[in-house]
Amino acid sequence: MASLAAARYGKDNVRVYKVRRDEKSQTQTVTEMTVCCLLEGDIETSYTEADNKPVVATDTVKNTIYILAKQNPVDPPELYGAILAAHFPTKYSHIHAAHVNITVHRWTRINVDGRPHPHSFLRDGAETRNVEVTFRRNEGFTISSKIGGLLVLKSTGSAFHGFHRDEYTTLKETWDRILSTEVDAQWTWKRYQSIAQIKSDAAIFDETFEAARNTTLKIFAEDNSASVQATMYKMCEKILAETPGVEAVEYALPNKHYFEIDLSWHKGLKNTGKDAEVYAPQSGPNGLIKCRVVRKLASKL
Ligand SMILES: O=c1[nH]c(=O)c2[nH]c(=O)[nH]c2[nH]1
Repeated sequence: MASLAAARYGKDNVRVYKVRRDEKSQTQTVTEMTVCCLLEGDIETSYTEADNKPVVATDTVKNTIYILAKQNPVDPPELYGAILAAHFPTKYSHIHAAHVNITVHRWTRINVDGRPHPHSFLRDGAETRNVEVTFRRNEGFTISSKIGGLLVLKSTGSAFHGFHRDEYTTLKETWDRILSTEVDAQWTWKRYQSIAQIKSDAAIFDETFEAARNTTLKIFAEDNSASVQATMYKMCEKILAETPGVEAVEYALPNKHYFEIDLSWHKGLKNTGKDAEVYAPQSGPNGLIKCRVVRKLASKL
């Protein structure tokens, strides 16, 4: 006997572009995003009995993504995601929850002769701003915001020594190494109960994204890193301290290794230790270090 344990469905990879034209300043502003929207509810019979009656077609989900982007602001993505997620359980009584994932792609205004151009933009990096919003009827909104794909490297100011050693260990200790990672940082907000509350926090979502990005870059650059673990924990602590509305911060950092190359076989060429200049960047395997940091519960004493 089989039983459906979990089910959700919807449209993924919906690409949306929106332009806002400010007539007064003759300036246009653009947003490009990729949206995934999945629904949950009383949809079991569509799987178990081939009954399509409860199925709001994924094509309808796609149409709704476009229509709500036309009728509402798409910035900040936390607000648009919440409006989209709330739509489905509000409109369809048999849909109880919606899960929305949004990836916002960079379009940064071009400066021409030192002046911001009114309608031209460049893709200055693969970094994205992401949000995940779940709306459940009777439970409200769970929102998390994320920086994805922010590639960084420091050429010194990073060490890794004192780690556990046994008969499986070959790694040498180092007091000076290259540190490079692609930052994936996510922060989860306190639960919201209404769109109105989310609307009133709209500016906070943007400010927090900028602050979290700055904190990540500043600590990455300035920390005399003992390890990826120790450096990322400092980032989490600072974001939690700076943003009262955030309940948890998570980082996932790949350790993108750069190996020294021993060239001493060629005429005694010195290229290791303090003489290392030419390195071999590695595609894989790579370390992957993750953590989730929450606020310490107040002591009961
Ligand atoms: O910062 C690091 N953390 C590790 O856990 C680890 N493991 C390793 O081989 N190199 C590193 N570097």
